[in-house]
Amino acid sequence: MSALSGKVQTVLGLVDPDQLGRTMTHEHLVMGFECSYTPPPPGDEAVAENPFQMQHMHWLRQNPYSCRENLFLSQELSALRDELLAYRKAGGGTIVENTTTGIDRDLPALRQLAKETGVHIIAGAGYYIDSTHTEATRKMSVEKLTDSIVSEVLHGADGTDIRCGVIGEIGTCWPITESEKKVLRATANAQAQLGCPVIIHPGRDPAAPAEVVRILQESGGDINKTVMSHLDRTIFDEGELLEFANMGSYLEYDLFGTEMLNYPFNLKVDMPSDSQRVKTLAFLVKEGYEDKILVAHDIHTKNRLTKFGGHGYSHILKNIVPKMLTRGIAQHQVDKILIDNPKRWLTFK
Ligand SMILES: CCC(=O)NCCS(=O)(=O)O
Repeated sequence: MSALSGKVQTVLGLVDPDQLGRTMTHEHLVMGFECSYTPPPPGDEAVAENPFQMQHMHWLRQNPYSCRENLFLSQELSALRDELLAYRKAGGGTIVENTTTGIDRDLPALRQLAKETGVHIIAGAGYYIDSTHTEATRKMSVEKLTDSIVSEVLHGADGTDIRCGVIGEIGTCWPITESEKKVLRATANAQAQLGCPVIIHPGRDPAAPAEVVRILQESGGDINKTVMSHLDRTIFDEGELLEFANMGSYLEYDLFGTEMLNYPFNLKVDMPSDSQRVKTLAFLVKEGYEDKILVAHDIHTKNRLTKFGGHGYSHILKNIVPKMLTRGIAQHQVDKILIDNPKRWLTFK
């Protein structure tokens, strides 16, 4: 049995799982998302250059990736401190901050935020999607990638002694690239060694989550300890959703607060509203998956912070939970989604 067994690893060290409380399992606090910059629609260039004004807030919600300045959460440490204090006040206890290599992970900043606010913060190990892999990463063998991920959990990452408590979000596209497949195999190997939680960012195709699970399984990954993120923009057909749910991973609806008409990363996708997300959660609960559901906001742009008129990290606790209760999800099931399921997932075997 390792020293991590039965514990959760935060940026301030190991904690007892009972200390976590209500947990958002997929957020970003300090990151950069320049890799996803999308040019503004023709004619909107001037707005994109000068976005943070009241009259541009709706535009920013519809076009969050078309304004470079919006993509640097890392510039907002003071606002993030206020957000986390508000999150605690709203009843939140823990945030999984799954920024990985490729999107500007900043572990010292996370440690500082955890110290200043009392929110438990759990950092992510591993690599984001292919377009952010360096040449050095692409050349690494599965064994070397495994060693690097294991080291980020056991010893610390980015030249610090701050240890990651989950692997992920591990980025994958559709189709999954060769470099991403190597990272997935390394993730499974590392998970087999460490007995740790894993979280995956799937490509934007209904077939993507199952393909990732198959690759992880082939390499000895523990699917019962793996979260499939972003299902709200990935699987829409109820039959396909149940088929995927049957594979055994946690099912994460983590884009609460995101409402946009034209989803620039896949124009075929109709991004659901929060009401539609709650409806899908109620469906999964009715079908018996209440022990597998996780929720979050996946905040990764500035406009979603309350400082810029956004919903902030407390939106689920303040607005979505009451809605869930009116749509057939009982309080004890809400507690499973917010407390028990995250705790089980995050505890090292
Ligand atoms: C780094 C944040 C991230 O990857 N978010 C996912 C956004 S989306 O693919 O679901 O649009």
